[in-house]
Amino acid sequence: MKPKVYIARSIPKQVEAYIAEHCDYEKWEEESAIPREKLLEAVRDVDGLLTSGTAIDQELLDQAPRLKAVCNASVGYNNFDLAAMKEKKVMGTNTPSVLDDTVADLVFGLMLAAARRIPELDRFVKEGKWEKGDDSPLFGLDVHHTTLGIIGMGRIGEAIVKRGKFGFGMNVLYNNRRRKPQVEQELGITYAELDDLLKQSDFIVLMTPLTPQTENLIGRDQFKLMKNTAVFINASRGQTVDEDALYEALSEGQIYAAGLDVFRDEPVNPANRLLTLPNAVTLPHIGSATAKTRLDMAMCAAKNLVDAVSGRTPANLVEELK
Ligand SMILES: NC(=O)C1=CN([C@@H]2O[C@H](COP(=O)(O)OP(=O)(O)OC[C@H]3O[C@@H](n4cnc5c(N)ncnc54)[C@H](OP(=O)(O)O)[C@@H]3O)[C@@H](O)[C@H]2O)C=CC1
Ligand SMILES: O=CC(=O)O
Repeated sequence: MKPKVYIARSIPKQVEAYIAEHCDYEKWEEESAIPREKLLEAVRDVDGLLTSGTAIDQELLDQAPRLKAVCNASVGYNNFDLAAMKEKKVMGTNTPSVLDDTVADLVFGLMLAAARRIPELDRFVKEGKWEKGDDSPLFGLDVHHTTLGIIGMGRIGEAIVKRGKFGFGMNVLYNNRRRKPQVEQELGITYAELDDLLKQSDFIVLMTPLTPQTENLIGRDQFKLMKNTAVFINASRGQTVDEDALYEALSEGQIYAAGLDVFRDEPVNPANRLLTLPNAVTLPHIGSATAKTRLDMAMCAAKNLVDAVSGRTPANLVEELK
């Protein structure tokens, strides 16, 4: 008998076909996200679950006595209650590496858009405001040959460094809990304590996972340390930043601009004050959102799922559950 799995998010046809070869399955057929009560019902008699972002907590695990594995189609796994999964011996997997370049491209898109005011000036042109004469009110900031500070120098961080150093001639500082001497040497980057990185960088990119240690990592005290010409980019998770403090920093000119791919509440509340600011470039969590990369991520998650429910160790078991 084949193992039984549930696919709780939309995936490309060829990925579904791969799962069908190896498993019996049911899936959430609708475009909207699966409601919690439907998910709790769906996991009652399955061996594996393919998802992303859904809370995998005690309540869900208690409903799923057969569950062996939850496979995220994302690299972040802050939706996992790791302690509860460990206790119930449920494997958890993610999709590292396949999205690094795509996310790094988007981070550079945000840096350029915020520094050169691209969305604001796009609106300016379309609203018919472009007139002959002094164009100094349209000036922005250079990206090239400035200092880039990356907080969270992991796989995606390294892909950002390559663009910054070799494409834009940037000096790169980084902060991690553990130093990476080999990466420092290979890529020519410099370790900095967090406060020093915040003081010295022209562009600050937050790229850590969301963990109890990184929740609200950047708040009022940290924005105060930044240059008033600094551009702040968050492509990690919204909960790593105090959004009220960010609003104050942007509206009071403590920093120059921000590029945000992520928010504390997603989809972002249309009443969020950050959306009113011309110097905040805002995106709907699209770091990895190209057709090719999303296919690669879904296939990676599917392979993890099939391996896990077939008695093999999946390639991308998350560190804390090994
Ligand atoms: N916007 C989007 O669409 C996307 C967002 N992401 C987010 O990016 C995150 C990073 O992905 P990825 O690069 O693959 O992950 P990695 O695990 O490769 O890198 C994360 C890095 O963060 C460092 N880190 C962890 N905790 C801290 C801390 N408290 N302070 C400083 N550094 C810390 C880790 O090093 P050390 O442990 O030594 O500190 C590690 O080097 C994901 O977890 C996800 O949240 C990912 C993909 C797309
Ligand atoms: O946010 C996206 C991810 O892959 O993590």
